[in-house]
Amino acid sequence: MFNDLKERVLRANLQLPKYGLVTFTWGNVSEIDRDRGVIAIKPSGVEYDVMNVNDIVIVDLYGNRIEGDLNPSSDTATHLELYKAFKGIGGIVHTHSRNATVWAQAGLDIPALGTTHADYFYGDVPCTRQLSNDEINIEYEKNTGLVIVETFSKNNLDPHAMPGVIIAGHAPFSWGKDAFDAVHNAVVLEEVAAMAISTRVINESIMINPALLDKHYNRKHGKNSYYGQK
Ligand SMILES: O=C(CO)[C@@H](O)[C@@H](O)COP(=O)(O)O
Repeated sequence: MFNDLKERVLRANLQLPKYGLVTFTWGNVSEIDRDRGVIAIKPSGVEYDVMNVNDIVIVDLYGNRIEGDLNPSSDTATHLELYKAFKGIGGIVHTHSRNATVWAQAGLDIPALGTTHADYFYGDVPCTRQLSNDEINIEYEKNTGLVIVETFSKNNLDPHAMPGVIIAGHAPFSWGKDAFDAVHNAVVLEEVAAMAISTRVINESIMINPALLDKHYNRKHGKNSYYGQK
């Protein structure tokens, strides 16, 4: 019944090993069909090289399994909180890509240092606060979603202008208009995380000129841009 959606989500998940974003099974991609009130998501703990379309799990927006024999990703509740809070997004990716995860483990925002970053992320990619013990012990995955939403709301961030986040002590999430766009943003997030580490080793106080950040972000995403007019 959801074969079209499952096919897309399988293909998007298979892009994670292709782009070197996952080791073993450490990651997941989902896509939402808001009209039908479901998401398709990777099954938990299945190796990418044996995953097939029937393994992709369909859950409703409360996390109930609608189709599929396997358990949905252990991060499903995080994906659901993000879909609920960030209305325009259509796909979500979680990885443990090395350099973005290093920033998450350090508990630091990924600084915007150049135009590669500015073309996609309008400012520093935020790092959430650490979860409390209660938040970890009870409904951990849901609370992971909620702490992302809290970070965006406290910092007045627009999830369309900032399509990614890193979770303190954990790893990155990214999103986009669909599953493939979310994977694209996950690839860029990892690249800019790696560049920021090397840049700060060479020059620990360098910042981007805010005018350059504005120019590059708005050239790609502003009203008159190719994307803005679509
Ligand atoms: O975050 C983690 C582990 O820290 C998980 O995303 C990762 O192992 C993938 O889990 P699933 O196979 O999607 O259940």
